[in-house]
Amino acid sequence: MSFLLPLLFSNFNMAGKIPTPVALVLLTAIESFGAITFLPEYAPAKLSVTIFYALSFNILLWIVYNVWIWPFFITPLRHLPGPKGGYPILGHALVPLKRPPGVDFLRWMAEIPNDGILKFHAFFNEPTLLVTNPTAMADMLQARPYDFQKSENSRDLLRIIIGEGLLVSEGDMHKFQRKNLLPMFGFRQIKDLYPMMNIKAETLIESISNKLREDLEKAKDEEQYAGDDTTVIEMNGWADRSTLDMIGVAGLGHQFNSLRNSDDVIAKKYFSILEPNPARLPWFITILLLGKSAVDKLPLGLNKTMDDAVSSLRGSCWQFLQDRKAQIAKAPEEHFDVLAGLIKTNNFSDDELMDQLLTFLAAGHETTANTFTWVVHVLARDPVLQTRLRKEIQGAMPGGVPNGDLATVLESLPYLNGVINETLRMFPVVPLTRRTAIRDSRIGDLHVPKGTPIEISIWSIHRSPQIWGEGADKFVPERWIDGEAAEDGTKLNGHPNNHGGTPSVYSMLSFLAGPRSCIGARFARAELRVLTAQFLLNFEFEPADWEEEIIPFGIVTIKPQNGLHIKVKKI
Ligand code: HEM
Repeated sequence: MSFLLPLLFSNFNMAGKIPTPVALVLLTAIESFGAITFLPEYAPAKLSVTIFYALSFNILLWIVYNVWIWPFFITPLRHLPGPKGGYPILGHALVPLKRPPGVDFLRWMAEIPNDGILKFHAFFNEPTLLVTNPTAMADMLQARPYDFQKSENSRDLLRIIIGEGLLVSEGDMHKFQRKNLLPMFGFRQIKDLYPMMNIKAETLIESISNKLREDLEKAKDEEQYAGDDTTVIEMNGWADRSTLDMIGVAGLGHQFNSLRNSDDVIAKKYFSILEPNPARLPWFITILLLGKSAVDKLPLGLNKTMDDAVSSLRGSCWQFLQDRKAQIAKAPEEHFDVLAGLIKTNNFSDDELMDQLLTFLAAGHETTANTFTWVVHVLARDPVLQTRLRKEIQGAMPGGVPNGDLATVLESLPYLNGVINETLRMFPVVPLTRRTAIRDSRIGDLHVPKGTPIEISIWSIHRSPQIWGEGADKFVPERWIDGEAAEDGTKLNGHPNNHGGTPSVYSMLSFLAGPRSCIGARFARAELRVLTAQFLLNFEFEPADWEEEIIPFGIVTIKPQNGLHIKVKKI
């Protein structure tokens, strides 16, 4: 029988055409028939026992072939350089989960000579690619973006809440959605949103100032006043509420008013689904591993609980959508938010509009909130930089009033843009994303077989000395400023640049690149400028505990593991 094995095993590999169960049954049938016909004296008396032995043997062979033979000796990717070692069955599968994210990838990139692609073994030793240089990245993200898609299981997970929105859709559906959405995120549209963002940033300042005043009064009442007019706040929570309010108004035309502690129904239902909960995490992970349809078949009470929660959220969104449509029909010229723009195209059904609405909510607030939190973290620990940036902003906004149009003023400030870009580089809140080749394709000259998983470690690319030079691990806002440096290295009179001193835009991937890049990048940058400017104009701040180690943590987006506690003082 052994001559049959290569024939069938060529289809057993992960990019095979015949489904594995079909191939296994076929092989078992042929072997059982062969044993009974040609070797009756050796075959067990009962046919069922023969089939059982043959099937067990084939399954074992299938495992050995897929886990040890194919990944190491047969895959066309076997000659690529990669790390040695790894666990027997897990390979290096746990590396992407390490914190800070991408430390091992960064080490491999530095230590293993490569031409832009490394290979490592993931779960069951599955050969997985790691893209390590901007040229290979451009090829994959810009030249052939639709050959490399998010995996079906990760899309299943996202689909639970955001349906077939822009983040999940692929191929022609993605092209259609993106084409319709892009005009709403244009240069002009974002410029017009600055004043609204500024109002929300002022609400943030007012809310923190109120808390500061209350804390000081309470301390005085309790005779615990330290005399320094400071209080400690947890920054990430405040940042989260601010960006939720901003995306609410600008994205959905909806006042969440979370900074003013309103109990908004949509926000409440949305957050209750994502609430960290010991029972839900394994559920989400199982979907990631097996896919939603497989998990739906398991007898789990959580399947129904989650379905009900999502239906309830979508019910509230549907009602909200009907109200918005009625308002827009009455006075179309009065509504400028992204959702209104989409409604006015008449190209989307109610379900599709709800998918996009929930996509903005999911993709558009925690990412910016976490980035702003990292900005505050960096500035809290560098008082000199904090003072320099504050002076720059005070110069451009004396008494809090901009010297001209707010967008133009903030976009031209070298240190403001330098600090934000450098934070996006050193703390990319989406540190890792994955793709799978959905057809035979290539990256550069490398043939990439269908089914190959690919890791894009944004964190490692951003900290690679091969790409960013020797000071890659240092926070240097000046790399984002063109112009002569003074003796102390500062570039106070320079101009912002968007390349950070590297020759390729694919070196900076905080928002990814190409047709699948973040559609909200310009929107997020505007929010970050406004929030940072207002925060610096109104508060001096430092870490609540200088000794505390701040660890980046999170599954999809990263933020400080235990929150960011800072001591603030009103200016
Ligand atoms: C600092 C803030 C932000 C960061 C770092 C960020 C980062 C990213 C990244 C890395 C991706 C690609 C994900 C992948 O394909 O694996 C992405 C996609 C996306 N982002 Fe953002 N994002 C931010 C803010 C926003 C905002 C404010 C919005 C909405 C207004 C938004 C909406 C989206 C959408 C809809 C996509 C999917 C785009 C597509 O596939 O065509 N993001 N973002």
